[in-house]
Amino acid sequence: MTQGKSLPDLADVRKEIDQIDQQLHQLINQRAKCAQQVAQVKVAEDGKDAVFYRPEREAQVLRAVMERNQGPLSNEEIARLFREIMSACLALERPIKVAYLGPEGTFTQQATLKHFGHSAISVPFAAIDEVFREVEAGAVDYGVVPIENSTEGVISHTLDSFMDSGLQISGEVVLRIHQHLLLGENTRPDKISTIYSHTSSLAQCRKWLDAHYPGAERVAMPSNAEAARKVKSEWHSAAIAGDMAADLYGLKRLAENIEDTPDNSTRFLIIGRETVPASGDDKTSLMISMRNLPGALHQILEPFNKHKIDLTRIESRPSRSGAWNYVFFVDFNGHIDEARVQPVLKEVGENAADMKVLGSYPQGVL
Ligand SMILES: O=C(O)C(=O)C[C@]1(C(=O)O)C=C[C@@H](O)C=C1
Repeated sequence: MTQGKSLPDLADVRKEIDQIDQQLHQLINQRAKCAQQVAQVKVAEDGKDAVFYRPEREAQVLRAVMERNQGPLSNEEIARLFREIMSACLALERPIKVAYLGPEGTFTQQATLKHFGHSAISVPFAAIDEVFREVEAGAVDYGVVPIENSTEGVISHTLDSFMDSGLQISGEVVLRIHQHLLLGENTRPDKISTIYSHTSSLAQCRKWLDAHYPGAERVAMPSNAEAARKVKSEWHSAAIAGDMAADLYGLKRLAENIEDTPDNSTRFLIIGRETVPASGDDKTSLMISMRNLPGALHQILEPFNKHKIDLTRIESRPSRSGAWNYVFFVDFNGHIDEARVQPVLKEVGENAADMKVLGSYPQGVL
């Protein structure tokens, strides 16, 4: 093979990589030692109540990484690497335990890893209210639950769980959802008569299924991961699930990215027991109960408009306290500690039968 003059010598470049790796190695351990010192300070200041995971600081670190990035690695790629370094540093301070809506292989597990990195201990639970209970009981430090999908809308189970809970939202993570048609190794693609998946995944791929498998029966399963597990041993069926489930059960991807909308994504919330200080770019979630009187919704919205606070979402759910009373879930940009936000909270609070701050937390970075 002829080589251009300008090409460097392979051995030389590898030598340079070895040297850089040595420096990186040293620096990463130096950083880890700093994290240990931070932990000592936290324990000295707060003793048993010391909080090691600091979402606002993590968001600031990741934002700074992305802002100063010059490439060639993309912002997302470089932030993912720093995400894992911080995850390892936090585990050194204290290993944290995170409950997620399982089973293993779900998108919620993927979101958990994206948010906390691979050094957190993550534990699957079968239902959203179990995740809430585990965090409330102190059996785990944090929980991860889905809250809304861009195609399917809100996950009402999660909203309802907040009605009975004193937990705080400490973060959010948005995951691009790619669905694949998965087969066990003995399945013949032309013999597929049943397709299993979670109802919302079936809905997200409805047009694709109508076009490609109009005759196959669509069967709802408790989760995509369950669907993937089931088809492993069946020769006439396929599952719709994501990468984690495909890898976990060793399934073939017959068709990839079959979701009907290309920007299909799901937002997940991190729930915990502590409030989170402002990070500089935050969101707040409120739960507001209103009596069923004319103009109730207007009374909620008006103060946001008056004080120019951006509402990002509003959902209503029937209240459990009586027919035709409603609970509104409202998200807006800003932190409750910001001076510009306080008059809004005061005014909405005066109009509402009840108002609860579900949390102020950093906007999802990755
Ligand atoms: O700054 C802190 O409070 C730390 O504990 C350090 C550190 C980090 O590695 O940068 C680790 C864990 C926290 O969640 C936030 C940041």
